[in-house]
Amino acid sequence: MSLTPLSDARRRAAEAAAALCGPGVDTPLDAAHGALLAAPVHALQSIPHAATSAMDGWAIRGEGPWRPHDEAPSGPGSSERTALSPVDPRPALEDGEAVAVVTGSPIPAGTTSVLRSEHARLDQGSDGHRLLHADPGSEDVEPGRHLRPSGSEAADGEVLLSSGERLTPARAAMAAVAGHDTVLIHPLPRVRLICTGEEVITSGLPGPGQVRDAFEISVPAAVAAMGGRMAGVHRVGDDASALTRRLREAIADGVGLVLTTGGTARSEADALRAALQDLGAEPLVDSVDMRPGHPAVLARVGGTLVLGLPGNPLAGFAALAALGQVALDALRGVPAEAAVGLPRSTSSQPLEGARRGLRLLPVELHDDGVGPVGHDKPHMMRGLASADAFALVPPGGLEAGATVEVLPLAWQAGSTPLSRRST
Ligand SMILES: Nc1nc2c(c(=O)[nH]1)N[C@H]1C(S)=C(S)[C@@H](COP(=O)(O)OP(=O)(O)OC[C@H]3O[C@@H](n4cnc5c(N)ncnc54)[C@H](O)[C@@H]3O)O[C@H]1N2
Ligand code: MOO
Repeated sequence: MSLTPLSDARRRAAEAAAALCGPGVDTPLDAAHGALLAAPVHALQSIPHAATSAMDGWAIRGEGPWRPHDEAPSGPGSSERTALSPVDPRPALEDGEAVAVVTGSPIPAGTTSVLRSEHARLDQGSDGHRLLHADPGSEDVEPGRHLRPSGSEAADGEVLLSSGERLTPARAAMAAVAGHDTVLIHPLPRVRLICTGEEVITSGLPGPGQVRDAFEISVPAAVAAMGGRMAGVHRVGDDASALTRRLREAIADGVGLVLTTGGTARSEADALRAALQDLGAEPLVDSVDMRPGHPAVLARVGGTLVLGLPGNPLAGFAALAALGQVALDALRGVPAEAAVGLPRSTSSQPLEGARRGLRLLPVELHDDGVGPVGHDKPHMMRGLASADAFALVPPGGLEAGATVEVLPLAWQAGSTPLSRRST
């Protein structure tokens, strides 16, 4: 058995995954959410593309009072109720002229400002024609008030979103406003889960010799939080040929990452390594120098990465966080170098190490750093259920106040651990 240091295993995972990440796929905006952009997004024209009004009211030119063109806005300051289209073209204004506008209307050439309807008053001039007046002291007569000049948000051709940025809802809206129907993205990697173990049951109370499945119910949500997209879940029990068949199927389907659970140890009952060998897989990591999770396996077959998660629940999650996340990051377009980087924290209490290898210790975040949560044996889930991260504790452990690398748990992102602690 060759034990790979975790940092090397992460680097191999990142590099292998990065090599499988394509150049980008042109994708409709509504199907691209959450993906990383494979190319910058430019403004296809100036934004706004025409000068527009920011208020309902009157586009005015020069000093008042003003002679209104023949329509009037609705609301205060108006005696008429005329439906105005925000896209009507408007003739240029002469000095002392006004024209009704609504929010977003293109404003006529020559407009000096927009007078809000509630600051405006129309009356009959001495010559019998209507005259528009601004309320005394209204700041709306100052040049430039309530105008949105063409190009004030972006110039034609300006870069609005950079390659590598994640397409959030706000960025998708930005791309749409800039005139795009599609964007070039790295599609979210497709992930398939294959669970082994005849003794594993998926509902109810386990009887003698049985365990309740910890993965089928959780890994799909974890994968979604980690930036992947589930593409099928299978159970193969202890049938080694079924495992090989399902793996072959996933590879033929072009799935980016296959996660298997169980069967990573080296007894005769554990079939994963043999199945990978049958499939002609290129081994990347045979075992990792970490506890728990050391039997984790990583291999590449064609365009698919296979990550074998150990069956012990905490060990499986440790391998998922340690190797699954980095592989998914690189598959979804994060450069390998960035994908392997890990944040650091401070140990708020002494952190006990493992007898051998790096210990992946479930920890919670306190104001003064990370501390253990307990219930952290490889077969347990209770500790991880309240953890914010795994701390990477070297052999020998760490004193309180020491700097420690942490593996964040993607599904914890957005939770508020500090406020949660105080309740
Ligand atoms: N002789 C050795 N035995 C074991 C070794 C070893 O080096 N030599 N390593 C131990 C370590 S460490 C781990 S971790 C596990 C790895 O086990 P496998 O990946 O082969 O998984 P299984 O043997 O199938 O199951 C182990 C354990 O986990 C339970 N399990 C399996 N699947 C699930 C599931 N979906 N949900 C919940 N629990 C599950 C299973 O019932 C077993 O109790 O091997 C050690 N043994
Ligand atoms: O390393 Mo095992 O993964 O202790 O549970």
